[in-house]
Amino acid sequence: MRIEDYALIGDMHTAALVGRDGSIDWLCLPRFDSAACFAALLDEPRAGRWLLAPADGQARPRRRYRDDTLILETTWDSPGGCVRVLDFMPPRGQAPDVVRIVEGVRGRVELRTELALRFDYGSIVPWTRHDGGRLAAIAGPDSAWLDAPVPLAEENGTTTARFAVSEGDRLPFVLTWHQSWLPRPAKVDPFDALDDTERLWTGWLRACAYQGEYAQAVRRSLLTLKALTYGPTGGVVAAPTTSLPECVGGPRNWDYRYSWLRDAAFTLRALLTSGYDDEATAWRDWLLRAVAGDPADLQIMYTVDGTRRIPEWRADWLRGYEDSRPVRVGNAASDQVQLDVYGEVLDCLYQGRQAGLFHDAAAWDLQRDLLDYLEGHWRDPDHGLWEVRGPPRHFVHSKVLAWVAVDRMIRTVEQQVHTGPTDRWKALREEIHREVCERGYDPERNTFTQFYGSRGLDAALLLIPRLGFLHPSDERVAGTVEAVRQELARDGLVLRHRHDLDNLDELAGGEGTFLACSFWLADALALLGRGDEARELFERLLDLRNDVGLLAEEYDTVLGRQVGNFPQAYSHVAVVNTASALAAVAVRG
Ligand SMILES: OC[C@H]1O[C@H](O[C@H]2O[C@H](CO)[C@@H](O)[C@H](O)[C@H]2O)[C@H](O)[C@@H](O)[C@@H]1O
Repeated sequence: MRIEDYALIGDMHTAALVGRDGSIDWLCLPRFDSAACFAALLDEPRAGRWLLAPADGQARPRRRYRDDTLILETTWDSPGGCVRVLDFMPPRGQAPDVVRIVEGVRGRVELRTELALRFDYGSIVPWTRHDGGRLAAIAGPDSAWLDAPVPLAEENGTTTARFAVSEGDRLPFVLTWHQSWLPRPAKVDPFDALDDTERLWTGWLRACAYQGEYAQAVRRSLLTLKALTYGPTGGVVAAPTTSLPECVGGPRNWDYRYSWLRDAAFTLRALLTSGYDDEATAWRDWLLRAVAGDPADLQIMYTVDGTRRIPEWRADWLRGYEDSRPVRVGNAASDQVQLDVYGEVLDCLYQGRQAGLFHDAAAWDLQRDLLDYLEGHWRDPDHGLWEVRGPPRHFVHSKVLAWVAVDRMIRTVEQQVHTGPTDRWKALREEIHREVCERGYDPERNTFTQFYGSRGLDAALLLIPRLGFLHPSDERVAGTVEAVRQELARDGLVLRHRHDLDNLDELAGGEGTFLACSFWLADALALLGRGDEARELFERLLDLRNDVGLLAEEYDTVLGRQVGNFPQAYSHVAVVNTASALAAVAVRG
């Protein structure tokens, strides 16, 4: 199955990927970063999955989400008739549930289901038995309960059934996870759950303030971002998967089921501009809890509940997505120094204030502490926003974001919202600007560079005009945009950087074009007054979305496939932001 053959369902605690073949191949329970009980995505069906599809395997599916929801409808036409399966995760009650409702649309269709629960990332085959009319699968701390409307059989640790549906039939299957030592979970009414799920998503999207062009794409991206938000805390995961490869067959496979300050700040800005103040406030509260304490201990990522320790290890029993090894769990980048996060966080909080939120004094004190720390450390080398696994460098983007951090604090004081030593901060802002323009800019090539003295470029430099570091009319901006296009574009889309220059890291192989960076090129073109080119690129990027509007992190222009973790918040944030930028260009004329 290609990565773009999957669709997402979720309950804002966790999420599952459903393949075009009707197989749920990825699901971590009970939380985004818990162990997977379906890990076929990263191996074979033996690593756990739940198939529910026409038995003949020949029918071709059509898929869509029901209106503005995360209820997936997959419809199969076969010679004998037509059948539809609704897949969704209802709002979390006592326990997580996956509901699959089979609807006979026309004629008579035979279906089969195969449920292979494999706890702990495919490594544990549970003890399965029938208990009170339900199937119970138990191993260690995990139990899963299946309510099925048809007789079930057991074959080598897999629960199977074959059955037929006729027009008008509605057969619901409900899988519920529970901690194994608790009394068995209450049964869920699948049809009430369907109504609740529909109400949840449509109600949420009703508050969307975005009115511009490309509204359908924006709405689907906002829904995806909401689905990547952990409801109880407001933490946002970068993606619900681990180890979908940046290059098929390669080693650049990372675990994204955590909350990066940077990615979450991007997400929150998109939600804020779309009118979602509650989500912004919830994330702000998550942020304050997560970063509380000594600013020197600030991490670049946390778990969705704010836990700091995210040790990285390899699940070597999994063969990896299309043999892309290793499969990593946890993320060693959590220990890296990435100075841009100070700017991301302070800019995000500034945008919140502009929207009339986040005015309390305690949070301002914390921001001043963060800036004090940055004042003493912005000259340090770091690993940069791309989390390069090599020696620290003076990444230009990190320094630009240090400038952003100081700038947003000065603006806040100038707007008389809070107080602070603006004379000192203005001198600091000036000093950072001067150093970046002297050491991070190559006058011969008329471009900013990836790090001081580097030969390579960095697509993140496309953000310079949008961040306000230089005016779009500055010739260094146009020069950098042109250089990025010359050196990093592949078939019109943009790589983050080139691994083959400057020995950035020691990992083998390259990666696909980075979708967020490609959207940033469209943003930069729009700011440079090249609206037609920006629009053309944006529409091309929208065409890369799969049949249900989802984007991974990257796109391999040679294979013509999405690559990297899926769906990726960065990419969906970019859909929202670039649509808004183009709408602004249209308004300005
Ligand atoms: O390319 C190497 C790094 O890739 C991952 O980082 C990327 O994903 C992060 C989450 O979306 C994002 O914040 C970062 O900007 C991206 O470069 C991975 O998490 C790293 O461990 C890895 O070194």
